[in-house]
Amino acid sequence: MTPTTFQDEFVIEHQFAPDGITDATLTQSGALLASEAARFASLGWMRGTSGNLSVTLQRDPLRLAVTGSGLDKGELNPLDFVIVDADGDLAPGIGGSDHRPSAEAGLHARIARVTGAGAVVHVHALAAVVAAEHWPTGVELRDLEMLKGIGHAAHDETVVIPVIPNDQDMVVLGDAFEAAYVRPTAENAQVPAILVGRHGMYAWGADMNQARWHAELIEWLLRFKLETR
Ligand SMILES: CSC[C@@H](O)[C@@H](O)C(=O)COP(=O)(O)O
Ligand SMILES: [Zn+2]
Repeated sequence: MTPTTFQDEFVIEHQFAPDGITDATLTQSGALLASEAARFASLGWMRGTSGNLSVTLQRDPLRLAVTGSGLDKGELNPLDFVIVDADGDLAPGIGGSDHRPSAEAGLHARIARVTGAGAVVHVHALAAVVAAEHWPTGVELRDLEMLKGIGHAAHDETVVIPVIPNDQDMVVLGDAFEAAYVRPTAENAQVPAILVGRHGMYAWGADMNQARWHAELIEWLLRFKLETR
């Protein structure tokens, strides 16, 4: 069949979808990553090539669609992603684009594995980096209506956004994330984000919409904290 539209062409490109992941899923994931990255870039949170995004395609074995490395995140097209495994390495035998995976794919995979997230967003929002600089042991927030948007109480609860030091080794960063992450219980909701000092923020959610909401709300909360200190 001769592709008649860009969408047709894109579907035909993905003839190597692995077992359990359909071409339609890959098509939707690529389009979602590109449109969300453009949205974050327009907020100034993915300047230049900074930031990266992933969606969980499959849990067992873990497979994520993650943005390609070193690309202008405001200009991604729906083919600018690759599929990675639980370590963030290219999943063998899977077609798609020939990009390298995001340099931070290993941390995406670790977050998806530990939290069960369906999507992870990583942005270089300035407020996240400045807040981590001021409060390197964690940013305490309380008595703010916006906390309800990340699953916590608007009153009488202290919510701490963890901060971990930056590292270029994703295993080191992943271990630091896992040590700082407080698993949710029936009484206590999780905190769906972590700040990486002098680097940026990772936020996650059940799907891309929720991951984005978490990133946006937490950025607002961090800005409030900075402007009222
Ligand atoms: C300004 S580049 C910063 C990168 O080193 C990294 O932190 C980043 O967010 C983007 O890396 P990428 O490999 O393109 O996903
Ligand atoms: Zn980064």
